[in-house]
Amino acid sequence: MATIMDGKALAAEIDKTTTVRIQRLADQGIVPGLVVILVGDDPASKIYVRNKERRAKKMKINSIVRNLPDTISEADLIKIIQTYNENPTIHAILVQLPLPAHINEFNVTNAIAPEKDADGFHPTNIGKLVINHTEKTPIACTPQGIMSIFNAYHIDLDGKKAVVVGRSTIVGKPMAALLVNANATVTVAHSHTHNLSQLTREADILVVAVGIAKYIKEADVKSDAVVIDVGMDRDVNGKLVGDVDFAEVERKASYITPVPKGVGPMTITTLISQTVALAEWSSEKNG
Ligand SMILES: NC(=O)C1=CN([C@@H]2O[C@H](COP(=O)(O)OP(=O)(O)OC[C@H]3O[C@@H](n4cnc5c(N)ncnc54)[C@H](OP(=O)(O)O)[C@@H]3O)[C@@H](O)[C@H]2O)C=CC1
Ligand SMILES: Nc1nc(=O)c2c([nH]1)NC[C@@H]1CN(c3ccc(C(=O)N[C@@H](CCC(=O)O)C(=O)O)cc3)C=[N+]21
Ligand SMILES: [Mg+2]
Repeated sequence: MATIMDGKALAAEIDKTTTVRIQRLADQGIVPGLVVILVGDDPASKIYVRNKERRAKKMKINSIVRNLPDTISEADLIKIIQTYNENPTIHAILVQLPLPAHINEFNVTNAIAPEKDADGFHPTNIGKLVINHTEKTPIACTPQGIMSIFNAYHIDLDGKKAVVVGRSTIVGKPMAALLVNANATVTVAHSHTHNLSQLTREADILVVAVGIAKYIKEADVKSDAVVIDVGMDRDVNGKLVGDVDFAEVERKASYITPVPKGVGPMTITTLISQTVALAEWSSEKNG
């Protein structure tokens, strides 16, 4: 049976360090400010917003949620982002994805000041990640949180075969870049991939972010693989489950993340720690 990687416990551990950093900023009269912009009502976004509000309150960062109607125009959304770019009490801006179809994701993420980019989705920050020049650079929270899991469980990535299923801007692509930077040999699969199961069965490290409940079965996984489940899906009974069939794959993997309490809490911990980092970098720059 696989070792279950406890994202919730690890998140609590990292939050302790972040709390010390928040206190150090408070001594300088700085409260890290995060604004979360939610357009429309994506279910996974709602879980995320609810949980991160709870965590932000507990850790005494100033978190504001801006709920906007899904009829808002792209131009109006960008204007709102610009007001936060100019607001010195706001250190981090996060626009929940996906956005409604009439709004262009690129134009929106490009409008966020790179030095206030909580998610690391601005083209400048993604470019730095791909180039592997990431000093003082925000990085996508979910993949970054997954790297912290690998680190905490001493998972060696060097020279390993890693397969990432999914190529979104939020998860798949930045995950692949981080794994390449960590010297893994990386394959990215998506909906056009042929013989997916054959590919995933080769993976020493398997990261799944497709958004289909229990999609990855025991037969799709190599014995003793390390399996990371990013999915936030509902099963037929409406219960929160991942993209991996946990009961099956747990028997074959060496390590596995559960859903809930795996990747999700680590995404939030990384967002909070990155918000604090953006506030720290800004205070260094402003003297
Ligand atoms: N735990 C956490 O912190 C987070 C969880 N999530 C969850 O993770 C999941 C994925 O999210 P996200 O990356 O935003 O999703 P997207 O819908 O943006 O991307 C899904 C990806 O999966 C690929 N895909 C879809 N069907 C298949 C298939 N049958 N075989 C292979 N690949 C397929 C798509 O391919 P193509 O590009 O060709 O369409 C796409 O690249 C969701 O459940 C989401 O809620 C997301 C972010 C954070
Ligand atoms: N710009 C942007 N950045 C994101 O990072 C982003 C996004 N948009 N849109 C939506 C997805 C989804 N996402 C989640 C993060 C944590 C949990 C989470 O807290 N999960 C708990 C759920 C526990 C529960 O409440 O049941 C867990 O897995 O234990 C869920 C979902 C981030 N996303
Ligand atoms: Mg999408």
